Amino acid sequence: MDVGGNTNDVQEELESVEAELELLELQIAELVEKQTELSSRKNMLLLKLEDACNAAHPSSSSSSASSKSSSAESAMTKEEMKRYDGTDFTWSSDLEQHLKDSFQLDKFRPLQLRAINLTLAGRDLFLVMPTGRGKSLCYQLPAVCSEGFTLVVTPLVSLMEDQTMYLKSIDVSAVMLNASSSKENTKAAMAGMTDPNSPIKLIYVTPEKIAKSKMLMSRLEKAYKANLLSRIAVDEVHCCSQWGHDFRPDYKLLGILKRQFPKVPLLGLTATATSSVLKDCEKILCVKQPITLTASFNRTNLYYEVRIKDADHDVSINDIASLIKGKYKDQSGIVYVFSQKDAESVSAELQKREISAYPYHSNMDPSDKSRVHRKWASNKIQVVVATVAFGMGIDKADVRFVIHHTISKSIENYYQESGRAGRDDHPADCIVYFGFADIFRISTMVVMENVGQQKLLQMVEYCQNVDRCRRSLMAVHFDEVWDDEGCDQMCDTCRNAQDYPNVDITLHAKQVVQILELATSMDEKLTPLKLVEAWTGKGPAKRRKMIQTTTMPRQQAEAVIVRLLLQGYLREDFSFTPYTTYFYVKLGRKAPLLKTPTHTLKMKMRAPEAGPAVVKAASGQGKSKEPKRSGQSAGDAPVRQVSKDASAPKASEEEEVTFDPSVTENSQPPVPKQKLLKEQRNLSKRQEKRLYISQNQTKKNLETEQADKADFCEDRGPKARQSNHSKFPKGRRRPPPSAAASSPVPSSPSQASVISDTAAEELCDLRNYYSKQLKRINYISLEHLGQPAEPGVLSCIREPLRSLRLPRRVTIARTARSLWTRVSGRRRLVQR
Ligand SMILES: Nc1ncnc2c1ncn2[C@@H]1O[C@H](COP(=O)(O)OP(=O)(O)OP(=O)(O)O)[C@@H](O)[C@H]1O
Repeated sequence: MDVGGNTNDVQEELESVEAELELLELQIAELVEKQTELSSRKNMLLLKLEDACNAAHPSSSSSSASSKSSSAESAMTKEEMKRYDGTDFTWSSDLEQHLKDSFQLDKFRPLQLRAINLTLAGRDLFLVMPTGRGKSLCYQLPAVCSEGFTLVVTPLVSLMEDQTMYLKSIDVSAVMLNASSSKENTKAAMAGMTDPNSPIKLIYVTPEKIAKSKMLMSRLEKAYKANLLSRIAVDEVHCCSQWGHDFRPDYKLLGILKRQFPKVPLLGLTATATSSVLKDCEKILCVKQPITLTASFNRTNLYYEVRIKDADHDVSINDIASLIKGKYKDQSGIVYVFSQKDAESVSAELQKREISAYPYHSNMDPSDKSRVHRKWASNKIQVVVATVAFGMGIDKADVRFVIHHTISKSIENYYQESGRAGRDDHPADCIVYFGFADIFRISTMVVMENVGQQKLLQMVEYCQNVDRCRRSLMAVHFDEVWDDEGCDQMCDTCRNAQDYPNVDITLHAKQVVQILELATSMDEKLTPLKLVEAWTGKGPAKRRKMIQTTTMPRQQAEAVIVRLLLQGYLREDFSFTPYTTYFYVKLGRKAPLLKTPTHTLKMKMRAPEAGPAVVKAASGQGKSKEPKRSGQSAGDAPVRQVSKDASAPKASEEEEVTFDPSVTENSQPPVPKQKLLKEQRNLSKRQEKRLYISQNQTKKNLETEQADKADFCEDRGPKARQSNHSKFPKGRRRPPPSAAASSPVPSSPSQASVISDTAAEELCDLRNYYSKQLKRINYISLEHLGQPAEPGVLSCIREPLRSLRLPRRVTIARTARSLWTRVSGRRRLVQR
């Protein structure tokens, strides 16, 4: 009985069942994802319906600003809630007077009065209000109208300074306590806390101060007992939650405040907290059932736009410069950049173009920073080219543009940063330049953050979107039900309303996956840039033969790769060195789905530059000669095929685009038949040449192979780069092909004849599907056959794998067995 054969068959079947199961799981995961998406859409529609019903019955409607309710708020009827928009409270006339006299404002903005009334009524409250809409007034005005003082927890000293300076200017007494406060200042503040006659109305502290100063806590205790601690305001409350975009560990300790002073109302303020972040904050701050007021995130006066950033630095700078000198001539603005270095270089570039632009970043001298800020605030400088260090507390009313030279690391960050435009309610523009390489620069920067990648990809999704209202994408983030009409053409997608083609990118995706599989089988890693280069045919000539390159313009190729990353067909793989972090691309969890013949993938592409093939097909012009392949959409760019090798005659145009349908049916990309044959013939020639090399230069040959790998993949850190260079001094190359002409008669197992064409085909199957087994075979070959001085076996296995196309349905076990039989058979023959 052939027990071994039986076991192998069972093993084979098990493998295939396992693979099928894995695929099914992926399909289920996809369906579940879709189900979640649809459910959330359904909920949104239900909410919309409810809003519409409310609008039809005004007696039960909420205020003009959308306000969402927490459980506490919903416990309060809408009628009751509306009462807090009123002016019939005991404190109302006082409020009115201070609003006008102290703050010199005429009226409240949406939700301000409701928030102020609720906190004065002693309710715990979370106020989510867009940046620049006037959150500070919601605790400053109540502070002025209350006995005792309000404790304000603020994350930044610069924010405190701004606010205390402003309050001083309007004759409201406010002090701050932070690590750099003088002794006298601290003493006066501490004394003021327990003095019923103290004029101090607001005391600003950092969360660190609360966490570290026992003296402060004991004073607060005394003030609480004397009913002088009237309110606690926690500014930028999202910093409590590690899901918030600015998580600050010391904010986590603020729960002590509510535990020690339970009767004091707490007011948490933020511009950008999702409901899950707020839930987290609720727990951390120990507030039970706070009311959450959410003003619409929508800043109607801001115009949002995304521009594709050219890989050429000068092009984007010229574009920005011409905007500033043209549309925004003499108007104030901010250009946000990725790094301190960028702040310096971009501002220098703008200066060269006669724009009054100055850098601002955290590494600058504090006096320089405040000089730039002051001059900009007084319009002596037109543009600040800044990192995100130029952020919280920037309150200039007439900022007409905020340009992002590099995308932000999350939508929340983008919203906050761009929200510095148009605080005076006049129109202002928020433009972001979306560059492929920038995604990965930022990615390596946020790698340590808990949900850093996830948030970055959401930002990328926002930028790659070509047809949905930009506000609708932001709304999802702020849990807001959004009606595109609310945008009023104040974003590029609504304004231009282009009908972009929905391109079938399944074949493109397969090509990308094939390149990555090949790289993996060769134990190589590809950075996104190298992946694009390989795919667009920029890699070394010999590599180009092994993959299918694309004729899509580079920008579209990049867009496809980004799409694959966003949808989980690709994923990131970080590699850390002591100096830097590298981003490599790996196959994602959905990649196996591409092996299913029915699986398709589409994306909306920017037109008209959406690739010559896309445009041609869409317009019906310039029809190419090739018949359309099954599964190929009208918008598919043709696949450029194989050999650019000097030894192979160049294929004619027809050959390049004639596909063999039988091959196309296979999950493998299509291969022109003629080309395959030519390739195989060329392969034999090349193998002969290589044999010559392997006999005469065995060691060098191995080194050369490693260098080729280094060509194909990005460097692996300084050390790797160094070692490759040291091995391949300039000018040292493989012997030229002519060396093969004098090739002696092969006499070792590394000979080309060892592997027949059929076996080589089978080996190719291994290359694409079973890289691990290949490594094992290599290892065993080396152990059993290849002596250190005779590495030909390695090359005789690798080389055909690199160059040939695969037959269909060849199983690994069979291929491995047949390979092994052939190789060891040959070995025995040669030994005899
Ligand atoms: N009712 C109002 N009417 C007119 N202007 C107002 C009103 N309330 C606040 N402002 C002004 O709006 C500007 C922004 O206010 P504030 O700094 O409180 O915004 P914010 O919501 O705290 O912004 P950020 O999230 O950036 O801190 C200030 O110049 C303030 O004077």
